[in-house]
Amino acid sequence: MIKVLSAEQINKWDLFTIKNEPISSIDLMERASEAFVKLFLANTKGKPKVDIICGPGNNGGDGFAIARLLIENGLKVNCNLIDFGLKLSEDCRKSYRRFLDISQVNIVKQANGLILNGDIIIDAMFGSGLNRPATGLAREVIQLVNQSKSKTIAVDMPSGLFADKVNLSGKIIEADWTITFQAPKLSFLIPESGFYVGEWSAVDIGLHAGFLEEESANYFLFEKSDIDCSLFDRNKFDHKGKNGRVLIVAGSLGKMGAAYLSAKAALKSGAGLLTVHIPRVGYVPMQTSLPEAMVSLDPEHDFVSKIDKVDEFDVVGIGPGLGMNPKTGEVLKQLFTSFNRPLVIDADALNLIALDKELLNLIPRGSVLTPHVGEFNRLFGKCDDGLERIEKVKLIAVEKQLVIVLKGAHTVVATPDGEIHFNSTGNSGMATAGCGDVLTGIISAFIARGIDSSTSARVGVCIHGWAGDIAENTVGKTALMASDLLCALPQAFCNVKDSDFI
Ligand SMILES: NC(=O)C1=CN([C@@H]2O[C@H](COP(=O)(O)OP(=O)(O)OC[C@H]3O[C@@H](n4cnc5c(N)ncnc54)[C@H](OP(=O)(O)O)[C@@H]3O)[C@@H](O)[C@H]2O)[C@@H](O)CC1
Ligand SMILES: Nc1ncnc2c1ncn2[C@@H]1O[C@H](COP(=O)(O)OP(=O)(O)O)[C@@H](O)[C@H]1O
Ligand SMILES: [K+]
Repeated sequence: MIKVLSAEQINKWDLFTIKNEPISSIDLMERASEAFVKLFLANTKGKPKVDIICGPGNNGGDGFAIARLLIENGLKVNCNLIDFGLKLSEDCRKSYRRFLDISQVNIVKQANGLILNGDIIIDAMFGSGLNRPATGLAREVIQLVNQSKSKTIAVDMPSGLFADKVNLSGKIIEADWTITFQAPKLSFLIPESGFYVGEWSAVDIGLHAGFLEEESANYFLFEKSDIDCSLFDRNKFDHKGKNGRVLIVAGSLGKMGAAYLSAKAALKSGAGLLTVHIPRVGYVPMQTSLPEAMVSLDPEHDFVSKIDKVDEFDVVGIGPGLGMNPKTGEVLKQLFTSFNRPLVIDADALNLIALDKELLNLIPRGSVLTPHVGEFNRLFGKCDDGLERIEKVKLIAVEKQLVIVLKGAHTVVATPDGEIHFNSTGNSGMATAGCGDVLTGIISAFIARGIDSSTSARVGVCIHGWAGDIAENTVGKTALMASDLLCALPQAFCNVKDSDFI
């Protein structure tokens, strides 16, 4: 699990490493730059001509070191130093002098002095030391870079972006790729600010591990390697009754596919027994498309209106394709008051709660809510930005003792003990109908198997995204559909088990 640190903490981590490794700050800069160049060259075809833009701080120092290393690797480099009239930091000055030993620098006092004539732009103007929005000359330079057709790669952070807050008032580099040092910054994980980062990769620059042991963090990044493989162990003498009994309540006229997707995902995620409660309209398609599922039929033809027996189930997953009939709202109330184990609540179940907020207080503790931002806003109101929304999610999870899964590119899982985990798997190919329904089934299956709700949510979200990444490798982002996630789930689970034996 990676701790997501603030800019101040990152700076302290650098200093801790310098003191305790020990290593000089200029050598640490060199190490960071080498790590950048290694990854850059591994992903670059041929010998592109590179434009580098350096600022006055240590980010600029990295830029000069990177420029020198690229020249040593046979690339043509044009190096710009943006002259804000500020003194160069000590290490930036040293790195600048080393660069002058092998080449020359274009000093830019006005934006029209900037030279961009290469294939790739490397942005080393500002990093984690940005302390005010980029205006004036910085703004104009950023504007020219953003207008350029060249691919832009940011060193540590896109210039103009703050590391740990959402302040988009200045101009910000729109990077295609950000190679960041050691760990992602908070702003990378939030939609509005993450937009500027493009794809990101974190390179290990050997910052001292001892620092992290002592340092607390408000946020974590959950990775595939954080999945405990033993969660999926089966006992030789297991029978289906031992692997969890799931009830999925889903579907309405025209939305039966959602019920199918979540039910099948639950079975593919190891549920021992699965019952799906659906309106009559879905009986034949469900029985034919998913013979492994037992069907509980609602008295109504088009929507869910009544559920009788729920005691036998370990979990109820409710919401996908459910529709908004008021009688379905009554079912929610009945379930919340009669079922005292966790529920997984998604989609229209959340929208129905938004219409009758009193229902929120009836949800059994330890239940998992899986809203996307639209559903979250309907339930809890709008926020000014993504960071404020995450703080709100955290408060609600603690206050109501619920697990809240705020879905998005880096899905946030907030747990009743106040922890926030960002997910690291998944891709934009998953921004297509039905992918959330699959997640409901996965998390429900895990809870039914006896895994606690918080772990089920974190691991479920990670496996779901992992399946998305496997599906992307097979069918690509454009063609990816929710059914492809179902096809990829077996591989994701096999990968978890395989990593156990390495
Ligand atoms: N520490 C280490 O050992 C290592 C650090 N590393 C690297 O250091 C980076 C952090 O370096 P940093 O702290 O020097 O800050 P940086 O991002 O270069 O910017 C500060 C400069 O910009 C200026 N400035 C700020 N905002 C501005 C604005 N809006 N408009 C105009 N100017 C503005 C600010 O001016 P001042 O506020 O002093 O007036 C100051 O001159 C980090 O991201 C990583 O790349 C790696 O080498 C690994 C080892
Ligand atoms: N850009 C993206 N990157 C990674 N994952 C994404 C992205 N867009 C959507 N997803 C994931 O796909 C799922 C979509 O769920 P949801 O919005 O509820 O869709 P639906 O209701 O159609 O099933 C969520 O788990 C979300 O995290
Ligand atoms: K930068």
